[in-house]
Amino acid sequence: MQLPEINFDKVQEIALRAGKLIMEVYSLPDFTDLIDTKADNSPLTLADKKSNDFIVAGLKSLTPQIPIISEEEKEVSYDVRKNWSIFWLVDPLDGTKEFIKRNGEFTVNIGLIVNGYPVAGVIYAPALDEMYFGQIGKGSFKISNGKTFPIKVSDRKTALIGVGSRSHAAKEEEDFFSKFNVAERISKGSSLKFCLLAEGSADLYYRHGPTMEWDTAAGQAIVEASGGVVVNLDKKRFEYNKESLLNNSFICASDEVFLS
Ligand SMILES: Nc1ncnc2c1ncn2[C@@H]1O[C@H](COP(=O)(O)O)[C@@H](OP(=O)(O)O)[C@H]1O
Ligand SMILES: [Mg+2]
Repeated sequence: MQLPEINFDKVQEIALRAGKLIMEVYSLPDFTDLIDTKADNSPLTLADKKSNDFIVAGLKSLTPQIPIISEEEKEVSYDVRKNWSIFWLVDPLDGTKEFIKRNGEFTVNIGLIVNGYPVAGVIYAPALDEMYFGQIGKGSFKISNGKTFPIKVSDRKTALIGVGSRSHAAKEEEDFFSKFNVAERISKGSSLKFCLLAEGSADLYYRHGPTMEWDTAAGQAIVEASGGVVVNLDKKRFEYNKESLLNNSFICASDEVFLS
């Protein structure tokens, strides 16, 4: 399908403003004492909800014709969404464990899916004030300190840098990295792992075990638009709008030579 005209600057602005709402909660002085992940009024839930409501309202107003799937919205049944050729896929606060640990490694993810694959993605890390944007065929960009610059994956083929989850790491990650000439290992929360790949600060990212589609959509678009690949363990391009929104394990690499 032909991609409708979308003002992605406005999508970035929506992510930025949602991030500012998250930071209002994150900066509460008594934040650590208040954490109760079960209570509906916990800081975590509050930050999630504020971000979600702002993003959903913003996207509805920007592109009323494009439906939205968000972690914080009521799940849309597969019978309905299987017919969607285009939709927004949103994680209003990715990296909940990192938010609670207060290490700054959390993000707002907004991905655009067309015919089952990501075509554009915005990731904003509010505590770092860093924005990433990628659109397939148009490249990827980082906005930091008020400056926008193009990013691309690294062309390193030796002394590689491997990145994995900080809070959901698995032994299988190390088995995977041991097959390559990995000289350095980084652990990172949230979709920032994709951003490290896209900007050339890491070469390989392996996720063993489940994630949800909204965890990976925006990151995949940014990695692919910057020259990298995201595939399942059968080496097929990672797919979206599956009957279950649960993802299987995946490999993200700066170059497909690492898949053989
Ligand atoms: N058992 C599980 N099932 C589904 N998704 C899981 C999961 N364990 C972790 N995740 C996903 O992994 C994401 C975090 O990954 P990472 O640790 O690499 O940052 C979580 O995002 P949230 O933190 O937004 O909930 C969550 O969606
Ligand atoms: Mg998430």
